[in-house]
Amino acid sequence: MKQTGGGDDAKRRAGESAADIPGDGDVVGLGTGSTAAHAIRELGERVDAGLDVRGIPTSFQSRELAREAGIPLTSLDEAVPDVAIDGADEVAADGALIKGGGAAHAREKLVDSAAERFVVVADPTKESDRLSQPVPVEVLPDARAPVADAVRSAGGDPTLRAAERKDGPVVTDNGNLVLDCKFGTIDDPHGLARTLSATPGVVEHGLFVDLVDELHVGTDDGVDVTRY
Ligand SMILES: O=C[C@H](O)[C@H](O)[C@H](O)COP(=O)(O)O
Repeated sequence: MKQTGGGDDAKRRAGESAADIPGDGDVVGLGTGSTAAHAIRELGERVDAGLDVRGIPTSFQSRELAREAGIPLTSLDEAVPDVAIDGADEVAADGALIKGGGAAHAREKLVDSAAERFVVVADPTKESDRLSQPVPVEVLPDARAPVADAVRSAGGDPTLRAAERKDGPVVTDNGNLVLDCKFGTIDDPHGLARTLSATPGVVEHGLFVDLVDELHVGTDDGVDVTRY
């Protein structure tokens, strides 16, 4: 069941709690979105205070934020992340996630899955017994129609994500399009993840299964930590 208690304070508490994790010498995957942004800003404060970390951004947004915060950057070509800190759009009881509300899930999955420890930061509104939000699917521009057909065959209802401040679709940091795919309550996230991953033209989908090590949920007066 969906929880109440969202809001920026809860996100901030979660982000700051996760920013406690990296130690000197660590490489940190820097997630995307409003909750991960709190962790990035807090890490920046710690870098100012002498913490020696390098960040691997997961999007244009997190790269810009990390630069502003003064976090030295590196890449997956140079280093393996010790920890990745990232947000989520929905978190199921078993730790399965839906991500991609900001269309950053392809690079997020790359960095988050490469990390030794993947930490999710969220507010209580993201928690759910089972996943039921639309699944963002990043597709090559030429693959929009065939992927939409494949999604329908898998029982989904795809919608091309429209940009808010321009006419036309959202174009991802990788130059692709996003289909938001409604499946209702997802009974078998593993099976759906396999089906989407096997569809030609799908660059990446926002189902993150069996990836999360730790969940930090900011509450009204603290942070609840769950380990998987
Ligand atoms: O593409 C964006 C990401 O997956 C975000 O991590 C996700 O949408 C959560 O963002 P927020 O913390 O702003 O709710």
